[in-house]
Amino acid sequence: METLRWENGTLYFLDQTLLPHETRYLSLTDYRAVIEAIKRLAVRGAPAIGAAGAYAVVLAAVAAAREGREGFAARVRAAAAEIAQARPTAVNLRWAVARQLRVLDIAAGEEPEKVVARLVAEAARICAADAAANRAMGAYGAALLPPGARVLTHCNAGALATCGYGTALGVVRAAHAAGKIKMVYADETRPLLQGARLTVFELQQDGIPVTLITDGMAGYLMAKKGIDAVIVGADRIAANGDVANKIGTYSLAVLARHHGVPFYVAAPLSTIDAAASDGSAIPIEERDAAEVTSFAGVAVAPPGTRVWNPAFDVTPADLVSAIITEKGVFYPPYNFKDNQEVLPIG
Ligand SMILES: CSC[C@H]1O[C@H](OP(=O)(O)O)[C@H](O)[C@@H]1O
Repeated sequence: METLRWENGTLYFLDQTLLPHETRYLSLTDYRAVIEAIKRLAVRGAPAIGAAGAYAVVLAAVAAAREGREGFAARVRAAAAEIAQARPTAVNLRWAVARQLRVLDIAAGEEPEKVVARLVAEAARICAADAAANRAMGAYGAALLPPGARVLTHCNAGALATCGYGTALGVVRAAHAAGKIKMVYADETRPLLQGARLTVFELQQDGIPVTLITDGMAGYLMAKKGIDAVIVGADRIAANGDVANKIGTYSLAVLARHHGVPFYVAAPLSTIDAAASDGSAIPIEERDAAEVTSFAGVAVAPPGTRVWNPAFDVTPADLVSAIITEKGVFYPPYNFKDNQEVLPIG
């Protein structure tokens, strides 16, 4: 199942707000519609958001080209600035937009149609590299798991969150292919239920054993049944290894440390923000109260309930057993500032 596809000037992607009960592809030709789709999590997951952002810049360039050569680059830059702000935490969005702006710089002075073609090629490279990175990450991560592994994951860091195969679920897929997975426990992941709706859906589609739990069950699961590893994705990793990921990740890391369970983060280098010295520099998106006062869209809390709804939290690097990337596994103490592989973002 493809998360997103570019075809004849149109960006198609699965509307993830409708999964698992409805499979519907959106077809977008306006970059502003892509921004809205990112904001409402129709497309979501750090690498997938980056890829969508890269194609949104293409759509902006197509529109800018229609207005002629004069002021073309300025119009694309203005749109790119809007696109980069669609969601603040996943650094992949800013990173992908920065990659497209670099193409714009390189192509300065070329006919707009040629620039558009270059931007399409760069967006395709971003997607292909992401899918390849996930398979490399999967192999590195699978090697860390014991035979008969019972794994706990949070939110959805699967194919739906990327350009294919997944990050945390990429490790699960590779380990399953090696016959190493006994069970995957998936946190439902309130408030938007990416675990219940998307991770369970993906793993069932692939015939990988999965058990759904509520977020509050994670500690008792470790105490009662035993877990061999917690594996999660990431939205932004600071230079010191602090990890921003879906809200509830930090709690899992504390529980894992208490129970002596390895806590692994699987993420491509495009999720590392070397300019953020530590987690305090990572912007945490706060979302609408209605997401918390309702369950699957049905109001549960009294009207007017006061809410705090951070969509992410930050796990300190000292609780992260290893960071699995396409370039290998990193162990503490983390220092990505000096890692030449880490891609700088504009
Ligand atoms: C492979 S990155 C997935 C990452 O993104 C999710 O957030 P959201 O669903 O709000 O886009 C979550 O933090 C996942 O770990």
